[in-house]
Amino acid sequence: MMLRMISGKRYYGTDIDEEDKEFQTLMREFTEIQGGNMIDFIPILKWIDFQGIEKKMMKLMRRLDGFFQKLIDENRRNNGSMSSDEVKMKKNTKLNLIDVMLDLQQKEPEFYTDETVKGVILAMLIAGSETSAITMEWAVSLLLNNPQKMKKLQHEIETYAGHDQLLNESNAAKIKYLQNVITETLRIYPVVPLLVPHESSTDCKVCGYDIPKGTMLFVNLLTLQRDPNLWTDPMKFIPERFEGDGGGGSEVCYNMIPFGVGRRACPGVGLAKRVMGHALGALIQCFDWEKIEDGEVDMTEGTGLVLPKAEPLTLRLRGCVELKNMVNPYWCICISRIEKTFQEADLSSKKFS
Ligand code: HEM
Repeated sequence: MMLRMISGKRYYGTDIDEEDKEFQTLMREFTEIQGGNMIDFIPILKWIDFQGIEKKMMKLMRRLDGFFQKLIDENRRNNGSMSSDEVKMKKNTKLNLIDVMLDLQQKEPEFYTDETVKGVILAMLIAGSETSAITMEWAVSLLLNNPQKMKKLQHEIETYAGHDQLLNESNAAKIKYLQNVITETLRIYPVVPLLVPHESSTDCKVCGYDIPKGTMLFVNLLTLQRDPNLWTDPMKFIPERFEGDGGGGSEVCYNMIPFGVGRRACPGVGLAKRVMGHALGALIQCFDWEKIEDGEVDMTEGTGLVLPKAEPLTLRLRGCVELKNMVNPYWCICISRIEKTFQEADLSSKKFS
C-alpha cells in the first residue's frame, strides 16, 4: 500500500518479476540490518562494530538509492514537464507521491532535490509499512487468545457492514470497538517501544533529573503503558477500557503515546489508524480465524527497533461470508506473513469462494 501511494507500483502479489524481487530483497535486508543495529542506541559500539553493520548499511543504502532514483526517473520521463494539474488530467487518476514531489521540484528545485525526494520515499517505507503490519499481527493474536472479544468485534462489524458489502474505509472508522481493539493492542504492544531516539538541544530537567545538552533520551513505552499504577490489569486485553472517557489513560495525559507526542510525533497516525481499521476489519468480516496449535498463541516478544512477535503468527482461516460484487477476497490479505501462510497452505482463491 505504501508503495502504491509512493510510486503507483505494486511489488507484492502473485506475478512477481525481477524488479519486484529486487525491491523485496532490499526491504528484507534493510529490516534485518536495522533489527540487529545497536550502534544508534549505544554509540560506543561503533568502535567495536564486529558485525560490520555500518559498512553493510552503507552498501545497502547505495543500492536503495539507485532503486529509488530509477523510480523517480521513470515518473519524470512519464510526466515530462507537465504541471500536476496537467498530469492529473492526462492520467485521469490520482497522483502518487513522486508525481507531487516532482511538481514541487519544478517550483522550488533548490529545496526539492532528488536527494530530498529519495529521503522522503525511504522514510515513508520504513516508518509506514512494518509498523502497521506488526500491530495487526499482535491484534489478531490477542483476539485469538480472547475469543469473547473476537466474537464481540465480529458482531459489531456485522451490525455496521452486514453481509452484503465489504467493510469500507469510512465504515471501519465508525466502528468504535474496532478502533478500541487497535488502541488496546498499541497499548500492550507498542510497535516502536522506545520511540525514536531524541536528543536534548539545551540543558534541561526531566522529572527532576538534570539532563545535559546533547543527551540521547529514550521513552520506555513498555513500562509506561503497562504500569499497574496507571492501568488496571495492565497485561489484560480489555478494549472496553477505552469506552466513554477512556477509562484510564488518555493520550492527553501522556499515559499512552504509541505514536509519540509533540513536534516529532508520528505524522502517519491518521493513515495508520485508517489502514489498520480497514484491513483488520475486512479480514475479520470475511474469515473465521482458528489457531493451529493447541493452547494460547505464543505472545513472546522479539527484538529489534520495532516490537515484532518472536514467532510469526500462523493460523487457519475459513471464509465465512460470500460478499456480493467481490471479485477477489484476497485483496485484503495485506499482512505479508499471513499471505505467505496462504501460499504455503495452497489455498488458491478458486477453492475459497
Ligand atoms: C501502527 C502504526 C504506527 C506507529 C505505532 C507509529 C509510531 C511512530 C513513533 C512512535 C514515531 C516516533 C515519534 C517520537 O519519537 O516521538 C514515529 C515517527 C514517524 N512515523 Fe510513524 N507510526 C506508525 C505508522 C506510520 C505510517 C503509516 C507512516 C507513514 C505515512 C509513519 C511515518 C512516520 C514518520 C515519517 C516518522 C518520523 C517523524 C519525525 O521524525 O518527525 N508512521 N512513528
